[in-house]
Amino acid sequence: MLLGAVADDLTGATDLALMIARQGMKTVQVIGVPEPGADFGDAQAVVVALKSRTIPAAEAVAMSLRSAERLKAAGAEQIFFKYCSTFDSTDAGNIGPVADALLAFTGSDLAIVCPAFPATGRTIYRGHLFVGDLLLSDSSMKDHPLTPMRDASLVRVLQRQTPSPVGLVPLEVVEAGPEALREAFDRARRAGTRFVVVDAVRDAHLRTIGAAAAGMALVTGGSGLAMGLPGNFVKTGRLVPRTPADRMRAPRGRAVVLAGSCSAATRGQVQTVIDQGIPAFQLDALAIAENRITAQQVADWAEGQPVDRAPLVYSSADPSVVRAVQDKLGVERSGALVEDLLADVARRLASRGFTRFLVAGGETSGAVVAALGVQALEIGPEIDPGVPWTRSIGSPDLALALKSGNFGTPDFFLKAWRVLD
Ligand SMILES: Nc1ncnc2c1ncn2[C@@H]1O[C@H](COP(=O)(O)OP(=O)(O)OP(=O)(O)O)[C@@H](O)[C@H]1O
Ligand SMILES: O=C(O)[C@@H](O)C(=O)CO
Repeated sequence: MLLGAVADDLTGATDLALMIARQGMKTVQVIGVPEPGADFGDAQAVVVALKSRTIPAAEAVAMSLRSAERLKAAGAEQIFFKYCSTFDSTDAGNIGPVADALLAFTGSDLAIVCPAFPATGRTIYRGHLFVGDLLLSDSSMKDHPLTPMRDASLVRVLQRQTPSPVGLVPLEVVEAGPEALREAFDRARRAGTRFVVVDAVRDAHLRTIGAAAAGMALVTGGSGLAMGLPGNFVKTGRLVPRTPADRMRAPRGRAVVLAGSCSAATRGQVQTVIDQGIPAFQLDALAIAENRITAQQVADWAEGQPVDRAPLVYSSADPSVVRAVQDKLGVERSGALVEDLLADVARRLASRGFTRFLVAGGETSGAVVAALGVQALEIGPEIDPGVPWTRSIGSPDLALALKSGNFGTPDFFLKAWRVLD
């Protein structure tokens, strides 16, 4: 293994694994902290998918450290800490505390912080994160149910989460190339800076940053930052890139879409399915809390739909609806109610011959995959930037597309099936 990554949610891990696989590395994604002495076969890159984005910081630190230890023990030369391209976190963490712990674990004196992912509209300029044309704080991320992002300055956001000094490397240094970047990193180290937010607005910038990160024991960022890392192993003759897959064989069986994301892109994708007249079942957290809807009823409904189209089960709702529910039930409880129900539906459908699952939302995917008992994933073809098909390794044998809430074109839930054989 050359590269070992720890991702703070499941869809984020899949996004990163796809990016690395597309650069030609044999990549495996494992769900949850690997066992001590875990055998990762002939994987050149391993991405550990945690569900640590919104849990108490101390727990996120503990599981991230254990994962990094196991990756390092299995030979990983560089550790990648993957968080969201919209820097999803709160002032309590968990990006700062986990990054601090990994910095100490890897014995590093500086780490890059770069969530930019231009293919999905995430760019960083003067340390400010943009989502498309909007500052992060003006984007739909300001209304996220668990991690509302109301400040676009990544230096400020991160500095509130860590006692380690956070600095900035502006775009002109990145444009000057890897050597200039390495010099800027050295200056930052000498000034006592421990984290540098690095500007990037195009893929070329991410490749430059990746090249400058050669040999750094820890890098942190979104999946975009991984674009330039495999090339470092190619340059030193340690990696012969493979050709990434463009189709995937999937197990025979029925298909379903489960959407627990309330992100703007997912809401648009839900609307497209409804507009096409495809069967769709809407969940509501209050109805679940009051036992007016159960997993059994939802699974029966899905099973009763025509077999030739994937039905949709969704809880995706507008921010005002989500806020009203959260005011009544609390943020955590309403989230957990929906996640648990969708997970229970997935488990029931898997036992009734459903083998192809498209799941929207990181937390939702974490809950669903845990319920299905999936432990590791092989990375298949890209459906849209950041979202591949995956096939579970071992039992149960399932095809899974785990979509980050804000990724994918409006017709994602319709077109995703076309690359499966
Ligand atoms: N109707 C609803 N009312 C209240 N909470 C909801 C509702 N629908 C979904 N949720 C909760 O909102 C959260 C959405 O988080 P999730 O990570 O699944 O999606 P996302 O944040 O859009 O995706 P990603 O993390 O990939 O960007 C989950 O905890 C989910 O249970
Ligand atoms: O980086 C992203 O935007 C995604 O991979 C993600 O982490 C969403 O949960």
